[in-house]
Amino acid sequence: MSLLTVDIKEAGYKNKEPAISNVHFALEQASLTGMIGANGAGKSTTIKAILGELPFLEGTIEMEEGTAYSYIPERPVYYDELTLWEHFEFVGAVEQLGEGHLNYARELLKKFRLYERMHEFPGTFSKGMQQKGMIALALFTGPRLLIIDEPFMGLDPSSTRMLLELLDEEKNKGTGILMCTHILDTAQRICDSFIVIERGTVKAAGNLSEVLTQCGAGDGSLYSCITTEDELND
Ligand SMILES: Nc1ncnc2c1ncn2[C@@H]1O[C@H](COP(=O)(O)OP(=O)(O)OP(=O)(O)O)[C@@H](O)[C@H]1O
Repeated sequence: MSLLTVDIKEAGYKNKEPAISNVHFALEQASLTGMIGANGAGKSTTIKAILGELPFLEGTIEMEEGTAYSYIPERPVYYDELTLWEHFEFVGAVEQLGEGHLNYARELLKKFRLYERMHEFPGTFSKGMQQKGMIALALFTGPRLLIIDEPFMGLDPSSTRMLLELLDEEKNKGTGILMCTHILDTAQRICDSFIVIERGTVKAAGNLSEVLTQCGAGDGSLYSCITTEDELND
């Protein structure tokens, strides 16, 4: 059985008004899948469906039994009344994580240059710092499935490199990663497989050459797989 099996017939924000339809794919362990598509194509909605956050879903989302997952949202979300480190302590207490996880959290914070600031409130951080805090929070729990919505937004070059290294480390640990991104050159370089979403459904799926063939992208670039809403309407 796959780590995650997504079989969505229809799903959306209002009953019987689907924002996405016929989205079927599976995610394996130790793999990185890039979900790409134009603004409004349905990527975040697909993630919300997986997380069980949509009011309307016809279909099934199956996770391998006992799969611990983490989600890194597109926009950082923190509790106003907790310092960054208190977030780790809180999640650690709720998830009953041992000291090893908190030590890994400290290591991640050092890597992201947040260690000196960890007793401050994340609301006072820059956007990139908030994003890095979210990444560290998602990783320190030791997820087997990682779902990430646009992780590179706001990260400086060294943090971007750090994140790429961490994604690689996660994959080597066996984590299955589903990542939405518009940074297609990076996606093309690091992802094992791709799901191209267009107008709420899967336009192409598979490894790079399969997806490029399915999209008719003769130039070998994922950019040619993405058609914007304006272009579709022309
Ligand atoms: N909270 C919401 N309520 C109603 N409709 C929504 C909501 N969020 C998104 N939608 C609609 O669902 C469709 C898909 O949007 P979605 O956010 O999934 O796109 P996306 O591919 O993630 O785009 P982007 O690249 O801009 O993040 C759009 O038509 C959008 O207007």
